[in-house]
Amino acid sequence: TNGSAPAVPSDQYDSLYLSPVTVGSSTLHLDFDTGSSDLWVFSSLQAQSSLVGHDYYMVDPAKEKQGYTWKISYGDGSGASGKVYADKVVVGGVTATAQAVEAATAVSAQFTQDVDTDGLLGLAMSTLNTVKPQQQKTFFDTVLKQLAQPLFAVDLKYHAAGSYDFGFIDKSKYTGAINYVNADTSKGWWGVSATAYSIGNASTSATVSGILDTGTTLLYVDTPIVKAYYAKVKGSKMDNTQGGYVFPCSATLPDFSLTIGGVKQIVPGKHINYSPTSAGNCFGGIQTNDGIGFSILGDIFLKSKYVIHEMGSTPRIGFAQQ
Ligand SMILES: CSC[C@H](NC(=O)[C@H](Cc1ccccc1)OC(=O)N1CCC(N)CC1)C(=O)N[C@@H](CC1CCCCC1)[C@@H](O)Cn1ccccc1=O
Repeated sequence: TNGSAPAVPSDQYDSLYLSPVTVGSSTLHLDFDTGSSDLWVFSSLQAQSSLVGHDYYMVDPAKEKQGYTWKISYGDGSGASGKVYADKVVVGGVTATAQAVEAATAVSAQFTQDVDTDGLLGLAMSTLNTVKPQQQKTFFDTVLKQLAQPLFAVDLKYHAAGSYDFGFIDKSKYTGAINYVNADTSKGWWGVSATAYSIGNASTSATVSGILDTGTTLLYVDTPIVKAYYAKVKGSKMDNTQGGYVFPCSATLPDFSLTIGGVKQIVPGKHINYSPTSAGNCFGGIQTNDGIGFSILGDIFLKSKYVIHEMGSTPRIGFAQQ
């Protein structure tokens, strides 16, 4: 089988993308996250006050995996925890009959106040799953054998609805050739490395290793690269109150590219203006990975590409131009 689910921006800045998923008998809007491996949802186990504005999973005690718990915390400090159920999960017509559904008993404030997100669907390797006493499979791992091809493709768009395709490559969603590289899955993520970057039409050799991450809004790379980029943006500065590089909203932003598998993967300058700030300037889509230890190729990087994540005998990542 195969199937496709829409990926709808949660706000006008593409802060995150939400996809409809049927969990048990409810349809929830989940953030598909290739940077983590838990499928967790807002649930009837939470206090009613934290459910306001959310769709949530009505737990069925008969489906509980007795004694199983989960607890996750993310790079931005948000987190959630709860109990585990085995239930039907359907994404774009692809059905997992007994998927581990992690029902929240508690979620951090960021999730309660962000009333669009009803949970996350992790698409990294199942080795990062947080369920105890026994790690559980991601949705992708659960359905892998029934998929026509062992892959999912990510088609996030700039200020528009895109999609996640499972089990097939949709030729209508890209132009030109697909450029494949081996994925480094040794740390549980979809790892890639670049051999150069370019700012405008000036190329510089450098090793940039990082992970593809649909759950991260921006593009985080090494500080020297970030400095070199904003040196080309008149009026840009590091603004600690805003938490990153900002610039005049009227600035012209150069294109940025990373060379992966010998092919320049270009991020149009327009995509690097993430959003206006409360201080009247604009917040950059490229920011420093200080403190993270690797680069994170988030939505700012992904939204100009069609990216195939193939879990064959050798995991591979395919890049094509949208
Ligand atoms: C550089 S890890 C920071 C990253 N979280 C972000 O990117 C959030 C996403 C967001 C946007 C809008 C509302 C709420 C949350 O957005 C910002 O942080 N933004 C956007 C808004 C800007 N003003 C400031 C910068 C992050 O933890 N991702 C994880 C998944 C997230 C968790 C929060 C909810 C959405 C999904 C995850 O894949 C990151 N991961 C990746 C590898 C290992 C561990 C790990 O945990």
